[in-house]
Amino acid sequence: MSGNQADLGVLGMGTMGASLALNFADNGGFTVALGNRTTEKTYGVRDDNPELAERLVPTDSIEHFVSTLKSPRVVVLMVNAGKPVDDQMALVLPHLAPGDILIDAGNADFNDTVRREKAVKPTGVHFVGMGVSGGEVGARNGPSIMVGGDQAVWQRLKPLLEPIAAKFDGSPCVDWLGPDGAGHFVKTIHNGIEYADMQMIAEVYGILRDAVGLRPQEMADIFADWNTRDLQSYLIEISSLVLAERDPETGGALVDQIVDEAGQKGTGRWSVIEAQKLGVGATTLEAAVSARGISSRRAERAEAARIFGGVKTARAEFHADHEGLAELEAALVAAKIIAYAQGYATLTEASKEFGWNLPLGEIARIWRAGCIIRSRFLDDITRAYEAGDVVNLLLAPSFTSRIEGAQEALRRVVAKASLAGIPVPALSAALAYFDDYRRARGTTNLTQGQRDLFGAHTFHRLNREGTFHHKWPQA
Ligand SMILES: NC(=O)C1=CN([C@@H]2O[C@H](COP(=O)(O)OP(=O)(O)OC[C@H]3O[C@@H](n4cnc5c(N)ncnc54)[C@H](OP(=O)(O)O)[C@@H]3O)[C@@H](O)[C@H]2O)C=CC1
Ligand SMILES: O=C(CO)[C@H](O)[C@H](O)COP(=O)(O)O
Repeated sequence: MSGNQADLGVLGMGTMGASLALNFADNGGFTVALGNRTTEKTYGVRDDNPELAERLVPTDSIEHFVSTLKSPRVVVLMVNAGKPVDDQMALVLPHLAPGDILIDAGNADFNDTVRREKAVKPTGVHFVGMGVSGGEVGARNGPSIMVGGDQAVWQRLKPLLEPIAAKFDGSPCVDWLGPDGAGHFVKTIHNGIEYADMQMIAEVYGILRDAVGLRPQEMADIFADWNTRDLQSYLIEISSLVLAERDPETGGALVDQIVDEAGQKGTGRWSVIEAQKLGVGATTLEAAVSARGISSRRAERAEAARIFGGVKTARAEFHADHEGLAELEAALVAAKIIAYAQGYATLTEASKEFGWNLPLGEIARIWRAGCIIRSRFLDDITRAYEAGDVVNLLLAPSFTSRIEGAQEALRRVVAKASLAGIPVPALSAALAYFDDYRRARGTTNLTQGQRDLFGAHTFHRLNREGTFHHKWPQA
């Protein structure tokens, strides 16, 4: 191709970048320049997709990449978070001009996004932090896209992004959510919820495996059944698929051959850090991140199991009959509501703290298709926000009745798991949060007394206004 003909360029031809570039070419009908640190990959992406070859422009240097782009240019970065983004920005920015748009479409710590936008502003190039969810298949066929940055730039990006986004009831799952780092912040919380959801599903799997003794295929069937009701979601669906998969090497269930050490690339941790900074108790997200950390200490866990013993199956009172499964299903529904309430509470606080005015109902709508946490349940969240102000999802009328109906099951499941020594950190974090949240008279009056005793930190009284310090007896 001669120069300046590509509608946009994607820099980063890994799993997500290549898929997104193909999506732009296929569903958007755009001509897409392909760039990558390892430049030969760009030709591979074109050669592996002959049906789209006319609209794919492989390039072998940054200069070549930029020279193929129509002006004003649009460059989509899709590389690993952190230094790779800064490195690629440093390479490409000197070749861009005022009015061009540079998008970081990978996962990013929103603090980095805010810093990068500020740093780029004086050049006249528009920097946009944009969260993309849906994994490889979503990026290729239709992801959910969370856009931040300047709202005026969004108007320019809309015609590029709407055709490639997932569609729910015909409307694209992409929107501008707020300025500077808002898009990446929302994606980070999406991932925090994803972690909690996955962990809670894994905990129920642990109960069915270790306390009930079910085989993977039996559990796959249970998850498939749950996927027809309140729990209908992509994560429940893929749990069933993973459990049903056979291992070509051993002929057994593949899941039984997978090492129980979870990886993590940072988004879950960022979500928890931000929730803590904002004073939100996102305890199910925290439990999920911690559980991945503990899972990676496999040798230590084996030693602890040798010393302390494992699951006390004799004390496990779980059953896979109709009643037992209904109880687990209801417990998972209750815990899921609480996890989403925590994620949404974090979004609500961030919106106030950073003055973003996040469209909370709209966020649930654009998560409805394309993304990893897509589920029927998100419709209820959208409706709750459409119905009026929501202080916390647990207080929204449509959710209070659901949690009322399901909390008893969560309580029984957590109690029985605890007695049997089956770890359910996210389920129990959900229950503890619920119980703490619904208790009008808490216990931090004692904490405040302690703080005032040792540090003169003062306290408030129930019976009159003001700030008080007491002369406590010293220990
Ligand atoms: N995989 C997923 O399900 C999802 C991933 N994401 C996010 O998308 C981004 C890309 O992820 P993914 O495609 O999965 O990752 P991959 O590992 O498949 O690809 C990584 C890409 O980053 C490039 N890269 C890595 N380090 C550097 C560096 N130092 N300098 C320049 N380029 C570098 C690689 O280039 P090279 O080929 O030369 O190594 C490659 O193009 C990440 O931010 C990820 O968190 C977001 C949603 C879903
Ligand atoms: O953003 C994603 C999904 O929404 C990515 O798949 C991300 O890598 C998931 O996080 P982790 O690798 O930490 O499990």
